[in-house]
Amino acid sequence: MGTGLRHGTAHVEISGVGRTFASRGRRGQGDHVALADVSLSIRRSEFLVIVGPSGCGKTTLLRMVAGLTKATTGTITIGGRPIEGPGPDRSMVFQQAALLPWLSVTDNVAFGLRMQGLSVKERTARAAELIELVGLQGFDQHLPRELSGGMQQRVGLARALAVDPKILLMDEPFGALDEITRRQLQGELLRIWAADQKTSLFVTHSVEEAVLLADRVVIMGTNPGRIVAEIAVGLPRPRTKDVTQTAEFQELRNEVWRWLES
Ligand SMILES: Nc1ncnc2c1ncn2[C@@H]1O[C@H](COP(=O)(O)OP(=O)(O)OP(=O)(O)O)[C@@H](O)[C@H]1O
Repeated sequence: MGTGLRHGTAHVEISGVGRTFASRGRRGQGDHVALADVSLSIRRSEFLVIVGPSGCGKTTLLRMVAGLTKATTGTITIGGRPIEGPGPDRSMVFQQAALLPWLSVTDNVAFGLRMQGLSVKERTARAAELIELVGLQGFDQHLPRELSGGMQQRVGLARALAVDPKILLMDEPFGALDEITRRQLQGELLRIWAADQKTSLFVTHSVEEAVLLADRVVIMGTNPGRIVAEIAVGLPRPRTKDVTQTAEFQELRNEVWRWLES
């Protein structure tokens, strides 16, 4: 890319991670174990999707990889280095895009680039590249409130990708969108991911979405939050939404459901 940002990807190693939350003085209840002994290796360029019931600790795990929450036990390393907090090697996309309302699309996308020492010209050029990548050309000077929810999520994705992170963390990024927009954005994400294959950790409640996007689906359970199964998704890449019509896709989807309902 023109700006010279090229950070590549990295693997993530989660070893024996647990997270306990203090029970805020509720009488008769001990500390709450949100996650217990979670171990997971995410390969370089792997697209890993976590599914599981509400409260099984998906967001907590993602926030720990982001460096926003500390593990109570265990370790997480990125490219072999322990996490010490948030860093430019990781970008996160949230369910709500959380854009800065007073900034244009361009300035929202370019926001994280200030820290990287790029000139205004380079930042604007990089933002324009990303705006095009997510299909928002022509909207660069719009404010977030002038965009639909789907468009705002596109901006959130562009902002996350702009800094060229090694790891992309996505916490139900399409969870608040209507079904049609959601399907559209799933297709877009497949296309965008294929371009430089960032190591990705994606959380969703949707089994279809999980199988469509993943190289591997990790299924979590509750009480305590833990991994109950892993399913390799060998569907061919580059992948499009058409794959959902295949018998192989249906079989994988049924397998994930069997684990979720067992
Ligand atoms: N800051 C916190 N303080 C206390 N408890 C917390 C905190 N964050 C999470 N928890 C608890 O940890 C458990 C896991 O929460 P988490 O949000 O990670 O689950 P989740 O699988 O992402 O849920 P959902 O699918 O509903 O978003 C829940 O029981 C939650 O109440």
